[in-house]
Amino acid sequence: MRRIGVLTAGGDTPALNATIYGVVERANQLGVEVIGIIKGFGGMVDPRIPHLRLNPLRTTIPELRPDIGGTILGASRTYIDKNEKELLKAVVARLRRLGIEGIICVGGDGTINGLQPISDFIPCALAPKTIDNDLGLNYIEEPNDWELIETPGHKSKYSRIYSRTELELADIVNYATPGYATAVFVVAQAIERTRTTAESHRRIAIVEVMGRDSGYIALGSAYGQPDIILVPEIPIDIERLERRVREIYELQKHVVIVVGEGVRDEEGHQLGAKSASVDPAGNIQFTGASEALQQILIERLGDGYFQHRRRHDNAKQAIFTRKVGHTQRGGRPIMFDRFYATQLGGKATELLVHGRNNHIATLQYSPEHGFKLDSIAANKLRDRWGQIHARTLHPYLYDEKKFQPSKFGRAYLKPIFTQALGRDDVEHLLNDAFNPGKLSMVYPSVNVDIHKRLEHLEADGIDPDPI
Ligand SMILES: Nc1ncnc2c1ncn2[C@@H]1O[C@H](COP(=O)(O)OP(=O)(O)OP(=O)(O)O)[C@@H](O)[C@H]1O
Ligand SMILES: O=P(O)(O)OC[C@H]1O[C@](O)(CO)[C@@H](O)[C@@H]1O
Repeated sequence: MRRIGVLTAGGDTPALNATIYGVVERANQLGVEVIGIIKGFGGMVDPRIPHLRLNPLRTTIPELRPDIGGTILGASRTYIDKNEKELLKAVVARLRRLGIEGIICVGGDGTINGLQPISDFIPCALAPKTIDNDLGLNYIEEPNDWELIETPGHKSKYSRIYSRTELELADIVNYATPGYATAVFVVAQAIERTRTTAESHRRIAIVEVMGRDSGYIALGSAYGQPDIILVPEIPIDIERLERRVREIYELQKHVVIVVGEGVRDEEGHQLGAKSASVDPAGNIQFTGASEALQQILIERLGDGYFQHRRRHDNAKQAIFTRKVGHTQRGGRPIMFDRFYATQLGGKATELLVHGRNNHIATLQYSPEHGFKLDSIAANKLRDRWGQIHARTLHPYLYDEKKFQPSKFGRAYLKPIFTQALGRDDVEHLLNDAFNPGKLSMVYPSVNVDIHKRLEHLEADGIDPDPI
């Protein structure tokens, strides 16, 4: 293979540049040229979108730095529908004209579906990323646990009964995805900062974190020591939650609750469903779980609860919500993410060069051997109807009585986070946070420099044939 393409699809993460860096550095060693495809699958669909040589003369361009968040290639949630044959033909023709012999897609579970139609024509490998940590399996047989329930007159629905009630760490397929560790780091900091203000003002703080239907970020938020963690996988038992909130408020005059954005009530309805809409990839955009929970607690506790304790005039003043939001996805990646993203990028390059198609580079962990790189065929993630499901927290990781990670959940988190920060992360903070140069300089966006390197296959209908 002489020339490969790389793209970043789905939501961004802090470790995408690190993955691209790993792809390109390994390609340099193997003598392979790498073309960056701009804006995810969108860059394949729209011929006006340019591309970028990432290693001219087998030297990585200086703008590609593993310690800078986001992606120099840009990302999108644009869709290539496998049934749109003409579009697909045009996409493949365009890639061929670029001389691309294989493609690395950096993405999550959605991206695997996205790369399928292309992989029928050009070999594809996935380098994993997603802050949600929902790419992978709790154990290799998990896809067989899904059932598709067809009810006449209704949309068919998936349901699952876990065939395993207990797990071993080494069973987990793709232990952690690049981006997850940095997101948890940001969330833990947000909780610590929210904590002292809730504590000072005798308030109940509800902190909403990302993750869609997966509670991994909420689980990792335990490093910020919230009093209560609510994950999407376990329907909220409102009675028990109210009891716990009252107990904690009596004891310490404030409560910090973390809520995963996809949390559900006991009927299975998403708390934030009222304002749900979908993004271009068809994913539900979760908003409103924290506000819905706030409303429930306002009604349950009532104004009298706070007035009686002479803390606030009403429950609405006493209970506040905050979303950590996109700060979870942005900024400098911490060492764990930087290191393993780079490794996984390199592994994906090797998969392609060694002739694999539709394979995923994975990060495995075992207590005996620590972390190691591996790979899996994407089809192993499919259920018998061909569907790839986002990985959700297995109940064994969460203690629903305590609203905290279970013993196994804590054991899961420790290998990722015990050495997740490097000395350079601390040094970066020391040197950079209040660098006086920032006061007089505008933000030096990498997009400005990258712009100068962009090349077009077709400009104004004329093919300048840049390759
Ligand atoms: N079934 C599908 N067919 C074709 N394209 C798809 C399909 N599902 C997802 N995609 C495309 O794959 C890309 C990534 O999907 P998605 O936005 O769901 O993110 P992801 O890979 O799961 O990562 P993250 O969850 O971190 O954002 C998007 O461009 C989306 O349009
Ligand atoms: O950036 P957007 O489109 O608002 O997407 C937000 C979603 O993307 C993710 O950050 C990654 O999948 C989710 O945690 C979140 O629900």
